[in-house]
Amino acid sequence: MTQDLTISEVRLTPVLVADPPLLNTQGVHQPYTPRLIVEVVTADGITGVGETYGDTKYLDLAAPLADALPGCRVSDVNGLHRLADLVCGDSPEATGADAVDVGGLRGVQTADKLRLSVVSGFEVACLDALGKALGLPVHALLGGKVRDAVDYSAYLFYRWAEHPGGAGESDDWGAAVDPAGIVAQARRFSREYGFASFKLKGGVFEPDEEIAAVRALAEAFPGQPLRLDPNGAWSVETSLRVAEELGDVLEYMEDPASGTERMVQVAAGTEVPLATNMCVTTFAEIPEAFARGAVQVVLCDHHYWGGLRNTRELAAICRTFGVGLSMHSNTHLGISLAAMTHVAAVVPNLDYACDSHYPWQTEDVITERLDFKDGCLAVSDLPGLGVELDRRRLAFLHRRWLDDDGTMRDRDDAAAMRVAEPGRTSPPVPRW
Ligand SMILES: O=C([O-])C(=O)C[C@H](O)[C@@H](O)C(=O)[O-]
Ligand SMILES: [Mg+2]
Repeated sequence: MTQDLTISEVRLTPVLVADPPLLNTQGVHQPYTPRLIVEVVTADGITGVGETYGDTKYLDLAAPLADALPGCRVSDVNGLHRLADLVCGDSPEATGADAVDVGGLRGVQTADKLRLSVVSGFEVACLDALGKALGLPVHALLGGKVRDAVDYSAYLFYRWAEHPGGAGESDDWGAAVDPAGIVAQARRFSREYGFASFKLKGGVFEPDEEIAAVRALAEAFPGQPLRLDPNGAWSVETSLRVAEELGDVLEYMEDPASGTERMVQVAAGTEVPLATNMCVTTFAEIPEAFARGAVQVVLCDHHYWGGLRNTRELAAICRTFGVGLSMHSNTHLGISLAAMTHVAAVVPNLDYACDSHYPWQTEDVITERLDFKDGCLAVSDLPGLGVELDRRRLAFLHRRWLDDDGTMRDRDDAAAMRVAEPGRTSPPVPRW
């Protein structure tokens, strides 16, 4: 039976999702964080879902793309990219090549990067619809899985017990602001999810405190892979000192210093592999970074790289140049986790357990939350992504977005920190 794969409708639903008070070098997560849910509907009535960032600057680019897409086919993903180049233009907030985004966690932000992040949500929705139409899982559309389960790592955060003034939703994780707190958090991740490798989000406290936390993890989990990621908060000298102190226990050090130039200098002085989701987040940034040996591991992220197919292409480039591949994560819901798992399943050289914030997100827009077993997610063989939208939950989280006065609609960890510490300014780079 031939299918009509023409897109007849595109729906964009911004939502606000509960986020715990996780600390990073910029500040603290807001009580709620914005995400955008993308639905594409084919002429045959098949709906595909995707998810991406939901801040205003992303919504500004998503709206014209949603308007232009009806009439295209869900199978024409190359056409989707061409269309985005044509209609998205630059968000008023898209900044020049020297700017760092407001979160300060993503490296240099350009209009190109914003557009690719928007396209990623649409691409995933198209592939979900195409898979459903053909009765094939998304991994089959990407060439077929090379593994049945994808390994994830525990994403440890320094955190407070609750948001300032008790805002937002509460949870029972408690505070983690010292080595004992981080080890307790890691033990719970290991017990409840079976994660066997651990990444600590650093850049929060003085480097010596974070060194002590990683040492405590190494003692609690001997021989298990550990990572530390201060999001570029350290100088070259500090980075080299941390590498010297923790070289025997770190699997890799993630973005110790900010920018390719500093990463080159750090890499020249240590044997500890350097990973990044900050200085290499587009194809244009690869040649210099690889030629100069700035990074030994790239953290792919289909939102950053413009979708699942681009992520696969990134993997091929990394393989060619002998650079390792891991996976980055930002606050996300189950749709993105399903997409991450499909692409991770088809990339032969995914050498490390993937990051995921998912355990920190207790709210979702899918009917059945994805379940980590022994630190892994099983790769779904159901048609499309293998997840189903929960319309009631979607409406609830959208209502929260509608009701918000604008404070939460754009993620700003520094602003959230100022609620706790009025007058606090953004830290200098490098901070230590
Ligand atoms: O460098 C990273 O892995 C990230 O930026 C991931 C997240 O954005 C994390 O830092 C956060 O949400 O605080
Ligand atoms: Mg990182």
